[in-house]
Amino acid sequence: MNAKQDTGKTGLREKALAGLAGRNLILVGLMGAGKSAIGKLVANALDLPYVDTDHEIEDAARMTIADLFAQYGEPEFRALETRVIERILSEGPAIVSTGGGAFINPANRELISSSGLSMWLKADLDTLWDRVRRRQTRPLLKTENPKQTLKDLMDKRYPVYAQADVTVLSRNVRKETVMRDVLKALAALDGGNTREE
Ligand SMILES: Nc1ncnc2c1ncn2[C@@H]1O[C@H](COP(=O)(O)OP(=O)(O)OP(=O)(O)O)[C@@H](O)[C@H]1O
Ligand SMILES: O=C(O)C1=C[C@@H](O)[C@@H](O)[C@H](O)C1
Ligand SMILES: [Mg+2]
Repeated sequence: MNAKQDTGKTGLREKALAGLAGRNLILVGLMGAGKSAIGKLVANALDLPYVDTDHEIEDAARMTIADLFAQYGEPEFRALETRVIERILSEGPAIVSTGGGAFINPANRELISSSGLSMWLKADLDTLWDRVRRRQTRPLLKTENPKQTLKDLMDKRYPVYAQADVTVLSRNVRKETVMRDVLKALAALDGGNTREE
């Protein structure tokens, strides 16, 4: 059963769209939180475009994020990230998954809060680690002890992610379940009725 069939019968999709009220939905959170994976499912369920800032940055720079960090450094990457976020949000409404560091920059938070609803996908350390440990694509985790680095990033960033408009737990359950939790959180913004008929 695909996501659209799964939500269509219950009216959850309509309620979620009403809660979103034509705004961009911007997913924030740490590497491995599921911003890309869940973002795609939410976009599919709501029939909205899906955009990934990391992907757009790689398109604009014509190189991978790992190469961008290696050749130009993180400050150049962050400058490009802000430009890309500004453009994407102006072209919405869309479901936008951001890179893990995007919401940490106050200028990006300002852009995000002025043009959409921010949602923190929050996960615990073991869940995140389990999801990112096998891939080598994240330059910030190329350290001697990447799990400790992830923990340090959590300690620094969680108080900032907590400023997002809405928080949804990216639990260790099926992605479709987390997607539905996102839809329910959106639906709750529209009068608080998340009961599924
Ligand atoms: N609820 C889930 N259950 C199982 N696997 C998941 C879940 N959410 C995400 N994943 C998997 O975890 C991995 C990391 O997820 P994803 O790439 O979506 O994270 P991200 O938040 O976009 O990270 P980054 O900031 O690095 O882009 C992917 O392989 C994805 O399929
Ligand atoms: O957490 C971060 O700062 C990052 C996360 C990734 O999504 C990429 O945006 C990049 O690797 C930096
Ligand atoms: Mg991602």
